[in-house]
Amino acid sequence: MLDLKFIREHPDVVRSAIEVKRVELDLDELLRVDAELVALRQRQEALLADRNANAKLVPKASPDEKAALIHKGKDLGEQIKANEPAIRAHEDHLKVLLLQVPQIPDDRAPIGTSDEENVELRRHGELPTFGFQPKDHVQLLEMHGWADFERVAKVSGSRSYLLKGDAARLELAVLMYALDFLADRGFTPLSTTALVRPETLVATGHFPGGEDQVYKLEGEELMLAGTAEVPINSLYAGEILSGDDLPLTFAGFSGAFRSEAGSAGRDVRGLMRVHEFKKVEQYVLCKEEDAWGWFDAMLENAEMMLRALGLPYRVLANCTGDMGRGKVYMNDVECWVPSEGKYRETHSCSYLGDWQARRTGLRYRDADGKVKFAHTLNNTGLAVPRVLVPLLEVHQQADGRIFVPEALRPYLRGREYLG
Ligand SMILES: Nc1ncnc2c1ncn2[C@@H]1O[C@H](COS(=O)(=O)NC(=O)[C@@H](N)CO)[C@@H](O)[C@H]1O
Repeated sequence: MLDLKFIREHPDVVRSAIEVKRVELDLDELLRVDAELVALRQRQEALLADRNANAKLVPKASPDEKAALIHKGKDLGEQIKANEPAIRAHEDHLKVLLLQVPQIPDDRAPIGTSDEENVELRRHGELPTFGFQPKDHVQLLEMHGWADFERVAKVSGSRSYLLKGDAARLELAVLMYALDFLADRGFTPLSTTALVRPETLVATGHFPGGEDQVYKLEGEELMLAGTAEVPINSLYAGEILSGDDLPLTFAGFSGAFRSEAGSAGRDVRGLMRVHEFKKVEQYVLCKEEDAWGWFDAMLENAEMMLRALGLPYRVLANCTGDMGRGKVYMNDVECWVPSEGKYRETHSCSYLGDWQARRTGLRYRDADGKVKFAHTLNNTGLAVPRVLVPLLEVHQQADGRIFVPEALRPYLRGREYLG
């Protein structure tokens, strides 16, 4: 959500954001509803003032004047009452429209319509060369008996997965590594829910617009979040925090559920794109002046973890058409997947300004007592099973064993190889 005052004073800036982010919104309709609501409220205030002034005259009035004043007071009261439905309807309509207004993208964001126009910023890590025919991650899992896609499909349908033995341990090792790595950098570890109320999805900006991505429980006011960003972002909803309590930084572990509506046919094999996965999420709630520093810190956290895991990666600046409605700026991190011969997304680092905080009611009182909206940011820590795809493929040996990066060995009883 943007400040209505900003929208009124900078309609062209907002119009441009609507255009470059390809958002369906008629800003003129919003401005019209807003202007009508201002006029309705002004008329209502005038009527209320008249009624109050009129009421003050009654006690001092002569008997015959009194009757006329009381009649006038009743008439004013009826006019006031008659205006209320229109005022409420305009307020509701304006709220719906305001929730659709996109955040203004940073000047550094490339202008573009789809992920093809994301701009590579940097790469890191030599691409692996194999003295043997490398296998893809599904072949590696199956040769070790580490997965059972057929059986789990009987249980859970398509885009499901199950890991066995060392692969199950590897998944948990990656999550624990991410949680410890971030905790060592001051992020508070959280093990949190995925079951959330709908308003938490409006608060992050997933709704309106992303309803088809989210599983809803039949007959319940609960849904399954696709990322721990959702529950974490609403933990302090509606509160006014002390500036001294900021920044709040969380490493949030949770299950993550996604319908993947619209992804038919993409990544249907293996671990890349599943309905239920697990992720350690980086989330920061801070003051405006600290926000860009946290964006850089969270991106660096992801890069340092990938370097420790020995995964070649690249960082992209997401274009305006790919970053989503609420973002000021966004960088994806993609890891090299040998079997595909290309980099695939494993992280998304986003800065949302106060756009989420306005929707969520996240405010703080700063040093001079002024109440301000917080700024929020998030980035993937490590998400499994997707990051296991590059991890297994890049570290596979000729005999199919998987080399275990130093960073993960403490979580795998010191093992140097799996399989
Ligand atoms: N369907 C899926 N299956 C497996 N992994 C997924 C799926 N969807 C997303 N992920 C993983 O989760 C990461 C973050 O997802 S995201 O939508 O891009 N971004 C977020 O959720 C943000 N909260 C930052 O984590 C992705 O980069 C990817 O590694």
